[in-house]
Amino acid sequence: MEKQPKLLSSQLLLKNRLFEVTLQRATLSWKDTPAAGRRRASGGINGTLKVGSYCVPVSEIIAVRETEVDSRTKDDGRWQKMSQASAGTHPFAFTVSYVDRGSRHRWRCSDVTFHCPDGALCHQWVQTIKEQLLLLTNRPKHLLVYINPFGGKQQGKRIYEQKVAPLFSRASISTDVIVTERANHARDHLRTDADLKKYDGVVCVGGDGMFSEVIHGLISRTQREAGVDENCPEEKLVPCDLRIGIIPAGSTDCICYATVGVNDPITSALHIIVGDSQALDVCSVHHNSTFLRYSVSLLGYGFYGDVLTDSERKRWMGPARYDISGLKTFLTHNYYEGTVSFLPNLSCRYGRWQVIRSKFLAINAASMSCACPRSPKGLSPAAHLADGTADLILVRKCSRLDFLRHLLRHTSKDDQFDLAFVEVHRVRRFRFTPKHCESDSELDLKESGKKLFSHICRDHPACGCATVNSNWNCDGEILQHAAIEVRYVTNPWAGAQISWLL
Ligand SMILES: Nc1ncnc2c1ncn2[C@@H]1O[C@H](COP(=O)(O)OP(=O)(O)OP(=O)(O)O)[C@@H](O)[C@H]1O
Ligand SMILES: CCCCCCCCCCCCC/C=C/[C@@H](O)[C@H](CO)NC(=O)CCCCC
Ligand SMILES: [Ca+2]
Repeated sequence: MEKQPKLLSSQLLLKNRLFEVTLQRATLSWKDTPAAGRRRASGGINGTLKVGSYCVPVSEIIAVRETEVDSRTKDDGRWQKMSQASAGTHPFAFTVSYVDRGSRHRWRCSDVTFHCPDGALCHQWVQTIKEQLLLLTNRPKHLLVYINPFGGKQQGKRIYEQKVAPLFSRASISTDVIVTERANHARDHLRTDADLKKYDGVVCVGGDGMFSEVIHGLISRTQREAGVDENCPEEKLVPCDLRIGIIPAGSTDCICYATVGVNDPITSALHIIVGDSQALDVCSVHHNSTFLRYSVSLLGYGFYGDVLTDSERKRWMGPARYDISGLKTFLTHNYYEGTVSFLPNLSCRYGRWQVIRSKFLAINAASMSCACPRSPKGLSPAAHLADGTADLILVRKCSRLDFLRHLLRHTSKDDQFDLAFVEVHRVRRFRFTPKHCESDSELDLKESGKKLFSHICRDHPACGCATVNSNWNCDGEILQHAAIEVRYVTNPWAGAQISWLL
């Protein structure tokens, strides 16, 4: 194998100890030199290499800068006293900020400062690392940031200003920040006003609802500019070329958690800075020929629809509203009759629709796992992020105790589907018609065909029967119609992202 030349290799001081520092094969590494004399305890970053030896891929370097040196220097956040000898022999220094991968998907930004014997060498190190960073073309330079000051525990602004903005600034990312003043502010701004050509991506600081606003703004704008009719369920969506990042500051943060593995603002900021990406499935929800919404996480009727409807009245409680409404909904134990039809994700090209008519406690379509702090493995642990399908989970009418067993399994290792009243189908499309609509539709179809059915449903937004219907929970927003048709679209975004999403 051809040996790659070292870009740079020098003996530099780190915390008063001499290290062999090397930049080679897109990796910065440093290890104790024999001259260092003593052996270090085992330790390392980004996976320990060996005793006293460390490495960071250039792709995980956040920034590099020349550092002022006096006889004291700040390293690892603490003031270190440099020996007079070190300050004298190595009076120049540079600091590298890099991603420190912690446990359970949590990332932190760490600094390491190397001291050089002369200014030219120090400058050469900084320049060479900067040149390497410039080769990374997937990193954003200009971002449009929307902050929801009222999401979750109402900490969005503080989280952004204290935890995220300093990291963006260290990574030389410029930002235009908009603190939203009303619901749908971000959506409307993206849909019509924002000058999107200026940005490499859009970041939302908030929960799943803010992410939903951003995707609606971007998808709608892209379709309008491309002349695609969103009301037509058969239309192919045109990909959006802007990436979306989420800084979690909501109540559930399921889209962030299910893609990044943790709901931590610093981790997400670092994923955004290094330009990580993850494709996501988007589905479009229609009622007859009217577009309702897009969804990327959960479409839930019955239990999750009722939890959401009740919890919206308790927004003032913050994230705790879901626990109170969850308990109330569980005790109410409503079930709903209707027909679910779905197109299974079979390998054959022309799948056959399957139809299930039953009484359901919950109908959940999970486009992704929907993992969140409440349920670390999620509603459907094996659901894929970008495969053009969702897991359709049907929970039939059962006793309260059985339903509780099912719910509790979301929080443990036990299989929530291994119960007689629960079934899961991987689907590419599905429809739901509540019983009330169904009888209308059967009548209508017999009498005057499809057109009349559309007319009746449109005149009765909740399909005419508030008492026997639940609502659809669509990524945390309530849908106005119970009878819906859902289509999964494989990755309408060209360059989809992790934390940068879609
Ligand atoms: N300035 C604002 N005032 C009122 N509502 C807002 C404002 N900005 C955004 N919203 C709306 O607030 C709702 C909730 O926001 P968000 O998703 O950020 O938090 P959450 O509901 O607490 O979290 P999650 O969606 O993770 O459960 C969204 O529907 C969004 O449209
Ligand atoms: C009696 C004990 C029962 C314990 C059961 C725990 C089960 C938790 C499963 C959590 C599933 C979350 C699905 C995510 C949905 C999001 O798109 C949506 C918007 O943020 N959140 C909710 O609707 C909020 C939904 C909150 C539900 C509790
Ligand atoms: Ca999927």
